[in-house]
Amino acid sequence: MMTSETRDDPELLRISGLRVGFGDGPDIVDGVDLSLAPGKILCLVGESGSGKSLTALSLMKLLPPNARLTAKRLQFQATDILALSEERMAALRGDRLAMVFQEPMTSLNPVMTVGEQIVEALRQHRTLSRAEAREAALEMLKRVHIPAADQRMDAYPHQLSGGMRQRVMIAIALVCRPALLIADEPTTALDVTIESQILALIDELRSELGTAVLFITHSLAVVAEIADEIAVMYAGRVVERGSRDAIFSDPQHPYTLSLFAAMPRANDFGRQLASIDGQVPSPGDMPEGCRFAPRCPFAVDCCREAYPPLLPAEPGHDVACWRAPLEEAVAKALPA
Ligand SMILES: Nc1ncnc2c1ncn2[C@@H]1O[C@H](COP(=O)(O)OP(=O)(O)OP(=O)(O)O)[C@@H](O)[C@H]1O
Repeated sequence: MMTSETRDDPELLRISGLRVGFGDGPDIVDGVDLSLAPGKILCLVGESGSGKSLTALSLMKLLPPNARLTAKRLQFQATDILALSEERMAALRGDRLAMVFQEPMTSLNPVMTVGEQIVEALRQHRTLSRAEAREAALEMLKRVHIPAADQRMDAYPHQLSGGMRQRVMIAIALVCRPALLIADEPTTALDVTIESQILALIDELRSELGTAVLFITHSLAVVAEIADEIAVMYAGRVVERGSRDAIFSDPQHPYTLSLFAAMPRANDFGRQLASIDGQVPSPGDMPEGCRFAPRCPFAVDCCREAYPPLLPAEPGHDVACWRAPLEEAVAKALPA
């Protein structure tokens, strides 16, 4: 039953207090809060091991069997994902909620033609004749700009390039017109030109079909091309979030600044943070206060004592840093 809260909620996706751990180990995703409006692209960015994929897999309820998933809220449209049975979840996956992964070869069936695989994805959720489904599959293959799509319907995955396989995966994911596409590093295995084409395709399909996208990446260069909204993750938590413009024009968290330093056109703050010493702390050995404090050139005593909550630095731009805004701290740290 819809509550007034869900009926009036303009958000497509609302995650709060998401935690994921394994067995009786520590929480690796440790209290993530995110939201996404219909038709928007939210980029989840952070380095390897920060918990991005586990966040995405939680939404699909595709975590490994020994995983422990809890949340205050895990809501997609009017649906409470946490409360869904596996049967209802299976009906949702590939229909209203779809996902593409980094390496299409592991997701595609090597002994089925790409056309059959799109047809199968469609017929799992829609009652259509074979001929109708084949026609819709062909239309989808054209939509993702596969050249000579009618011939490629009968091709096997190994006969296609990496970029074409990723286009096929996107066709499979979008054939039922999901409200949300989760894309987990879908372009990481591709070269830069093909990556750009796939990003443009995702953006185009989002406009045409109105699909929102949760896009996972470790690259701010990718984020720059595609994001409406950005959430930066570090060691299992969101440390900064806001619109792309807010974060690109005024990044506040030192970890975000260090990510900018890795970009070709780093800003001045970024250059100062280009090589941050140390490692991401491991889940069983998290520091007491801010998780970035041991690597942060701006850390002060309170950073080592208590974890800073995500607070608005300006409307719609939240930062988990005791020292934000950082201009003063950065100015002090810069050589005279
Ligand atoms: N099945 C598992 N059992 C135990 N720990 C796991 C398991 N799967 C993932 N982890 C732990 O969770 C951490 C975070 O994983 P996750 O894949 O979400 O990170 P990520 O930010 O997506 O990084 P990447 O870009 O490498 O995928 C991993 O570094 C690993 O320590």
